[in-house]
Amino acid sequence: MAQLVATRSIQNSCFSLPASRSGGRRSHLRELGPSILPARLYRLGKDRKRGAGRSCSSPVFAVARPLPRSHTGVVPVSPDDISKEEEQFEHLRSIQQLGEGSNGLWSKPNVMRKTKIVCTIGPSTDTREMIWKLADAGMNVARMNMSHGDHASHQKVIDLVKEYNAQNKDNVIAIMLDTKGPEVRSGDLPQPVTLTSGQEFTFTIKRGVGSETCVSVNYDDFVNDVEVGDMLLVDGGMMSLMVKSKTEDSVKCEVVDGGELKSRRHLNVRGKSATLPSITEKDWDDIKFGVENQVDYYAVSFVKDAKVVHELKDYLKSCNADIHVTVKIESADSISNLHSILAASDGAMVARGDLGAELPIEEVPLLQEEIIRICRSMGKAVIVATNMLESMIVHPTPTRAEVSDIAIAVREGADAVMLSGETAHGKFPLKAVKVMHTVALRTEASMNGGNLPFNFGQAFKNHMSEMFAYHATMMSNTLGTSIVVFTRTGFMAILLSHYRPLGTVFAFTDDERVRQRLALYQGVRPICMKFSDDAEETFAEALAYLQELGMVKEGEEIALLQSGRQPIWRSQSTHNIQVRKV
Ligand SMILES: Nc1ncnc2c1ncn2[C@@H]1O[C@H](COP(=O)(O)OP(=O)(O)O)[C@@H](O)[C@H]1O
Ligand SMILES: C=C(OP(=O)(O)O)C(=O)O
Repeated sequence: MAQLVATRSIQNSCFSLPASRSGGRRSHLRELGPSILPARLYRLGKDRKRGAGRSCSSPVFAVARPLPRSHTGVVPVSPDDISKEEEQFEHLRSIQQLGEGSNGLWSKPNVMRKTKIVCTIGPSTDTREMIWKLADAGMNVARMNMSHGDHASHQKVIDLVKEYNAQNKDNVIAIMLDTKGPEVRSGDLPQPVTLTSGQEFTFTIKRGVGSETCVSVNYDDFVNDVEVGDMLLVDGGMMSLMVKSKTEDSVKCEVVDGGELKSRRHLNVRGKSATLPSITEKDWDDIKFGVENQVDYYAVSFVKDAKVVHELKDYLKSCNADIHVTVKIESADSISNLHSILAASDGAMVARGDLGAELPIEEVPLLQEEIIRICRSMGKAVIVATNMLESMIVHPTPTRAEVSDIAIAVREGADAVMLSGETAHGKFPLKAVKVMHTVALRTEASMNGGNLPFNFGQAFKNHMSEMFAYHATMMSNTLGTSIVVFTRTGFMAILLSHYRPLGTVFAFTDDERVRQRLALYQGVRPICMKFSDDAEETFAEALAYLQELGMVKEGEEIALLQSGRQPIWRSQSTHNIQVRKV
């Protein structure tokens, strides 16, 4: 299993928080200000307005184990370097011992990659063999982009992932259905057209046009939405054209940055969102398909306000569907409503492709950091998406900039990083996943627990469950233990993930759907197990299972937590944190 690779040391005390957190961080959005973002986009300020322990429960004393000094390793970026798990194990061990001098206090076995990997499934990966191989390489979530393929092809992928999950009790893949949304795309072309700077090119709302000088657009209001002087971005900004004139049905442009225009490419207008509803008729059809197939997540494209999230959630409630709603932040209009959109959702995706086309590209890293920060402070899952290993669509190794990009997303505290074309239609899908896995793991090994939300321990201090998640995290960080949590709804595991404990969160649930959903959350290792009526019996079974899989060793301490909105073994206790020796 690719996720299980390393011994790690917990270096630095979790109490040495970065100054930025204690002082309350400044918002990048505020720094951007109206001079950078168009005034109509910059209204953020306005929107802000039981089973008690028996014999084996024992107090635990932390034992400081000095780490031996070791050689410094070379960071592998080529997947060829990481073919053998054993090599990785050795490699990570050496990495984690770097800099142990003053701060390395406790070591802990069997730490897994915490940041999850979302893979878009497409022609390169939609077979049984490839789904299995992707899962072995480290895929945690399979994403289906409803802009491509049809229900039959997506059905096949869903069935394969479910088959994988049914066969693999020690690994699980969540299923994410990404809606097409009101995206504007150019039409089909018989062959790619080369656009050269300075040349004239026309977009028309007439159907079926595809020539050297003119192509159809799939959006009838396109001509009304654009104005002379607007900048059109094609294919996520790969090409750009300036609007020169308009007729009733066409928009005449001058190519600014040329390139190769292929069929059905994204079209964005810099600074503007299309005046279309976020959920189109096709999307509702796809959403129903998701309900019928019990997918775990929707990724809703081009969300502009919270209303649409409430609308979808009401619909899901009406059909008794337990599917989480992740909003894609990619629309210029969404920025001014960010807080209310995120508050209404279960999570967000920083969809950097369209985001960097609708807004100036230099805003993307700032918005990424800000969206991650807000999601973390609200306890929402957050995914960083698009172009993460773009060059690996055609090359077997990544650029150094791409490696840095993954590392930054991990350090910023994303729950997951996403692969799009790399796994959907790329030449090296497995290598791309392996690179992402290795880079995330290496980056996590360098993080000392300082990556906590600015309101750590403050946001929910009045709620019993949040208090328990907070204190379980502090306790397990201090003692250097993993956490075992028992959860029927997944709520407690999600809360714990939000506090980003240093050790793995082993989330035991008796619900297969919950197991699947939890696969997205940072640091959570979901496991499905029948709960016995007797809490003590269930604890023993859970610890035996972890021991059998080599996740914990005999003699190791582990934090046990039971609490949450749907209590388990309420007759025996209420909220409970224990530390036990396995
Ligand atoms: N289900 C699919 N069937 C065919 N091609 C796909 C599928 N999913 C993704 N792709 C291909 O992979 C590319 C990258 O995926 P993604 O980033 O999700 O799409 P896009 O950027 O077009 O919305 C797509 O442009 C498309 O060429
Ligand atoms: C993830 C994105 O959306 P899609 O791939 O669906 O266009 C994006 O725009 O970055």
